[in-house]
Amino acid sequence: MAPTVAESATESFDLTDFVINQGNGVKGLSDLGIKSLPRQYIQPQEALINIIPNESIPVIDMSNWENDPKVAESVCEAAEKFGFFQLLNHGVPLEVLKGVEDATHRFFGLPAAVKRNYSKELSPSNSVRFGTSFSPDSEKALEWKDYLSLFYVSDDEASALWPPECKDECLEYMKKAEILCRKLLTALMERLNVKEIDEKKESLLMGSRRINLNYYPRCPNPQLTVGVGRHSDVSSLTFLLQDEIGGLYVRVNEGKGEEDGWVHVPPIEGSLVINVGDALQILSNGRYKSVEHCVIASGNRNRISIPVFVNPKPSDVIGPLPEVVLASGEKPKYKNILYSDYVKHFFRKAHDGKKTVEFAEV
Ligand SMILES: CC(C)(COP(=O)(O)OP(=O)(O)OC[C@H]1O[C@@H](n2cnc3c(N)ncnc32)[C@H](O)[C@@H]1OP(=O)(O)O)[C@@H](O)C(=O)NCCC(=O)NCCSC(=O)/C=C/c1ccc(O)cc1
Ligand SMILES: O=C(O)CCC(=O)C(=O)O
Ligand SMILES: [Fe+2]
Repeated sequence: MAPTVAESATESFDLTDFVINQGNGVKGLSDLGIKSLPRQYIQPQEALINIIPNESIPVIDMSNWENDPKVAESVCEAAEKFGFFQLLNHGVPLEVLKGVEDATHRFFGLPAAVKRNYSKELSPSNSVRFGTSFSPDSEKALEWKDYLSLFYVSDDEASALWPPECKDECLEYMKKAEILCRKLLTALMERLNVKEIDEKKESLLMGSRRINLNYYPRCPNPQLTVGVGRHSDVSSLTFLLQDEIGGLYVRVNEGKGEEDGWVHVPPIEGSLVINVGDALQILSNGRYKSVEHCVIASGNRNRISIPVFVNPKPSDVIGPLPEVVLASGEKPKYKNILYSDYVKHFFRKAHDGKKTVEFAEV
């Protein structure tokens, strides 16, 4: 019979063993048909959110990118004001998006015993990791999400080590997103008086990539938990593909004197959601802002999302770019910091809103 809260509270059902050690994930719990949320997933009330219904993040059509400078301008404005926007006609082919969505369902549909081989303990490489929640060892309450995280080292490594059920589709999506990324970063940098993305800047802005496949199964008490808690990404830019279910919320008006709250990012077929991450906030000395976001759980549908995180190289030292501080006389708000130290700091703690960036503040 499916376990209930009462049973898990009396430890007759070893949740950690089932979810983590056996590789069933929260998908396994959901598939059992549990009728109530195990207590380990009940989030404190403060994690739940004030939703503002009538606001939204910008939706930008890129069809005229080459001919109309206003398109790039609206991207830069959205990156400054919201840190989040949706793009239409972004150049990543719809078949590529469909391919990686299908591949995500294929991967999570595998038996637990197969997915488990990619867990932290058994994975043949640090760059391939199947897991659940975000940082289960440091979280007071777990998050209702399973994931496969793939760090790109080379085509050869990906071919050899990424799961065969999804590797080609992931590589294809990552590569197409990279073309779009270069366009956006070129425009964002021009606005900061960075005229050329030379080799050094290319490394700082887009020297490494990670693709995550996120799976948020149907949840018995969605309002008591979260899919992903409040956080900002540690990337330069994130390119997120979400399916048609919805549930991603972005923080708006923080410290602006207007109602501080969360707006929904409605799924738009064929679109991509772009957001600024902490690395770009630091490199731009706060001109572009990484913004808090979170995902609620769904009571009736299984949701997937697929972010590509474009980041500095782990071995890069990041800090405000000279064009932004030296040339303009602006004071640096952030120290120089080794990017892999920054990322390790992020991964070692539970999600905590925008606190990661304090690690780099002067
Ligand atoms: C520091 C890294 C991540 C790993 O270095 P490593 O030398 O291979 O070390 P480890 O594999 O031992 O990982 C260090 C710690 O990070 C943790 N970790 C290693 N990948 C992971 C992993 N995908 N997941 C969650 N823990 C991990 C890992 O558990 C470990 O914690 P601990 O064992 O407790 O010391 C290194 O690859 C690196 O510097 N990467 C830079 C590029 C990069 O990955 N940037 C992050 C972009 S991801 C992003 O912006 C947002 C991600 C995100 C993800 C989930 C969310 O819910 C929300 C947001
Ligand atoms: O699932 C989503 O829509 C967003 C996921 C997210 O924020 C992340 O993986 O960093
Ligand atoms: Fe995120």
